[in-house]
Amino acid sequence: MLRIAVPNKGMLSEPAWNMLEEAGYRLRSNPRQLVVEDPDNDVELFYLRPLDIAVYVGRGTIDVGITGHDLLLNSGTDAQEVMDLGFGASTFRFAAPQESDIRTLADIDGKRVATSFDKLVHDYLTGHGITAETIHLDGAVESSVQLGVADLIADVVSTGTTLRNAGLRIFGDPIVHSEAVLIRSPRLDADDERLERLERRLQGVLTAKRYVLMDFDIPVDRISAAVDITPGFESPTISPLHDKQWSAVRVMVPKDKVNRLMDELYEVGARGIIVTAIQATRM
Ligand SMILES: Nc1ncnc2c1ncn2[C@@H]1O[C@H](COP(=O)(O)OP(=O)(O)OP(=O)(O)O)[C@@H](O)[C@H]1O
Ligand SMILES: O=P(O)(O)OC[C@H]1O[C@H](OP(=O)(O)OP(=O)(O)O)[C@H](O)[C@@H]1O
Ligand SMILES: [Mg+2]
Repeated sequence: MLRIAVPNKGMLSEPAWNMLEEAGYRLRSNPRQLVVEDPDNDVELFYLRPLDIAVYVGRGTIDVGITGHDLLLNSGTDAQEVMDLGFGASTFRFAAPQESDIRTLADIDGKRVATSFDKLVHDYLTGHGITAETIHLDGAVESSVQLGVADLIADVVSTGTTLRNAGLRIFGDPIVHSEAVLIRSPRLDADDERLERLERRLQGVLTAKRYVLMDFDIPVDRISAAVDITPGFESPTISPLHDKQWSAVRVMVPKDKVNRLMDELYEVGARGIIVTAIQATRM
């Protein structure tokens, strides 16, 4: 069985569960369950803290896992990234009090930086030739400056609301852009058949979410103009209509481009354009 580590709590947990469920895997039935066997799919799910997942997968006791790109970097393990999962996006940034004179990376030299991601911060600063003390805190890092244990912080920023409310100001470039990723153990071959099946399933969920099916009718002599606008994945399906002057086209298009594509298709003569959601895919 392929052993899969799944976040048990935090920001990444629910989207990860939803994605696995849509990919056809069995989830735990109560929050106290730590392991779920799913013999039908030949997998075993281990519910673990996202921070720890890179450790287990890096050491090879678990084959694959879902965690954050930033958490993986911070873990310093040998786990390998397999694919981006399209949720849990964040940036990791430095911030200092509004009135502080720490405004650039160079100003961090000799200061105290509070963070939950010590290694990530330390590696970044060292890479930029800056020496600073990192103060490890488990959470609520934004309070550390006001409470006097640090001069600035480095933390996950999503909307920026927490920082603003704490009177902190972002400065410098983002240290890292992150999202949820699938990682694999260095002991598991990248072309392991069980891993490839998991990847195809997750990719199928992403595609179903990002694409829609578009149907439209088009005069036969405009087909090539229409296909230029919506080339699809491999090639659009084109079927004859009862009226020999017209054809029906079915094609997958990116959801976020639907309206622009409908305008362009209409302009080259397409009519009866219909868009439908996709339930599942295997590309
Ligand atoms: N708004 C956010 N706050 C915290 N982490 C976020 C956010 N958005 C995305 N993430 C990502 O979630 C991961 C952190 O998840 P983790 O479960 O460790 O912390 P959490 O969601 O803050 O839970 P907790 O701190 O309560 O344990 C990181 O990869 C981070 O980039
Ligand atoms: O930019 P925002 O949208 O405000 O989100 C970012 C904040 O959310 C997280 O905190 P969390 O709620 O996980 O608490 P924690 O600091 O105790 O981990 C993160 O550590 C930031 O503090
Ligand atoms: Mg947190």
